[in-house]
Amino acid sequence: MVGKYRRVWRSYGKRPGVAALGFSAAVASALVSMIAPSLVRRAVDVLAAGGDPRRALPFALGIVGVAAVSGFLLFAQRMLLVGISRHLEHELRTEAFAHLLRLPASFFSSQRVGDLLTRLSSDVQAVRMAMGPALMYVASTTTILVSAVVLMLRIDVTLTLASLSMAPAVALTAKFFGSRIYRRWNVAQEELSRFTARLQEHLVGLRVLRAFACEEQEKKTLGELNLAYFRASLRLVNVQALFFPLLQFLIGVGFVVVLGYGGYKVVARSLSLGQFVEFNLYLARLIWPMIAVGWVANLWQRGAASMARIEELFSQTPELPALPGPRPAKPAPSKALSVAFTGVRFSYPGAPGPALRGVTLTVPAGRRVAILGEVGSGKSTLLSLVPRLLTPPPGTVFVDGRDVLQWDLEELRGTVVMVPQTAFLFSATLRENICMGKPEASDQEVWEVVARAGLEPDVANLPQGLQTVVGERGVTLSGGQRQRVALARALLLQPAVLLLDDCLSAVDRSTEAKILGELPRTTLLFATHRVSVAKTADWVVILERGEVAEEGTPSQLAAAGGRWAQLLALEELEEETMEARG
Ligand SMILES: Nc1ncnc2c1ncn2[C@@H]1O[C@H](COP(=O)(O)OP(=O)(O)OP(=O)(O)O)[C@@H](O)[C@H]1O
Repeated sequence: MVGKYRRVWRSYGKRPGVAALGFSAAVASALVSMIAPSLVRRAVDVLAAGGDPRRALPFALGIVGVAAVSGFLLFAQRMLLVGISRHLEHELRTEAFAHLLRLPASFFSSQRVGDLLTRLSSDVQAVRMAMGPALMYVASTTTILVSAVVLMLRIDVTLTLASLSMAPAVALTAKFFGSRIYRRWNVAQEELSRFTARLQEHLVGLRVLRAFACEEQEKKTLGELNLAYFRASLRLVNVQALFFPLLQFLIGVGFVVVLGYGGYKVVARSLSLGQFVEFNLYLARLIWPMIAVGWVANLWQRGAASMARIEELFSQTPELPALPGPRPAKPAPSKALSVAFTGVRFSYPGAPGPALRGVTLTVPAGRRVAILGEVGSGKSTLLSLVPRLLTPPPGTVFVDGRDVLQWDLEELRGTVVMVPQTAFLFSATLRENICMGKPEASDQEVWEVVARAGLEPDVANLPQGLQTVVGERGVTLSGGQRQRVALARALLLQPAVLLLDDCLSAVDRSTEAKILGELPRTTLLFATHRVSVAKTADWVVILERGEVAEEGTPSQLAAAGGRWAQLLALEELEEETMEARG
């Protein structure tokens, strides 16, 4: 069980002094508090002997003093140990988040965001409770347990043995319920993850749900998931609800034994009244440790279940920074670099067939290549392999003559920039969104890319210009505006290779052609569905079901009379029809 927590022990290892002080305070607080019952015994014996009640005053003051010292130590124990557990929580979350950032795109396509959120929030919290408060109680309750039993044995051995007769039953109950709590907590967490994941999707896709009047259906689905979580939580509560009263009952039986047997001893005068009271006070001090055994076992089991869920994230293999071998020389900024694909085959995990079936393509530095193809022909897949958003097979994708797997990932992604099909903006100002990859960019640089992306008139119309906050996912902008912000963001990095994945589809044809035509001279690969836009390229590639069907300059392809010529004729016809309609 301890092994499961190996990763988080490091937070204690980093602060040995604080941890030692915290645990010492926990032990000292417990020990000091054990002085009080003997003071009570003396006071009772004084009073029972019928002497002057004022003789009991020093003992009363002593009890207050003991409470004050023990209280201060308790405060120190909490400050120090709960403090470490907060560090642990912070460090575990930071480490898990950093690991997530290094995981490949394929991991995220098989994961639900809500599930990841639960792992990073309530699971991390459960681990903190196990490694903070639970450990703290182990230290203080073990001290109370041992010292109380020793002190009780000093008063009366047989009475102690009689009072502890219930201890094995308490331990067995804790063990029995502990494993059940572990399993049920796990199930409840899974259900919570499922509900959170669906709720997150629901909130993100609310507009779509409303547009298709799916609210009722979605309410039902969410209701069912909520109910499943509720039921799993109830099953957890059932075991917990049974656990604590059962413990109380067993402890209560122990008290009955002590009252009967101890009372008999007082009457028989083999035990003084003061000793009997003292013994009972020690026994009362044992109640909390006995309950805490269960509570700690509970926290520990829950924490272990949560830690296992977090470890699942860590067991995912991150993207390799680079394959071993010589590093490519750092390219000069904004220099255009060549790209080459040699017989690239690529299959998505679990997909029935390959998305790319042996694509070979050479793009000399500075060439502008248009990639056309039907929906699902593999355009996005091909582009995603270059900056390693998807990992290509070794020796198939090259930038500047070097296998992309041999590039340092950060350097590769600073050199090859891809603008995805769907523009994702963050809830920040327009400027912050544009400067994401280069926060230190000057105003002049920002305005230059804004102009290149054709955004100037749009920015002028926004209430606070570049300082306008665009809302979550850029909801306050139009689709075309979002796309051009994403393009400006990429241009700011002055990449040596720019990949545009049909990223201007929401902009009209002539504006798209104009923006592409005025892009700085760099190596450019752009996927598009528009023939008129593809015509502006130096080279055109037509993909069909993951293979290159045709390639050449637009005029070569037009002369060849193949697929390109057909597409060209179709688009011209479409334009003529539109014009005729006025
Ligand atoms: N994450 C994924 N998991 C499994 N299969 C995928 C995934 N992404 C794409 N595919 C499949 O790979 C093939 C190529 O998809 P890709 O997105 O590259 O096509 P595309 O030409 O860019 O299409 P579009 O014009 O619609 O953008 C398709 O059959 C698609 O269903």
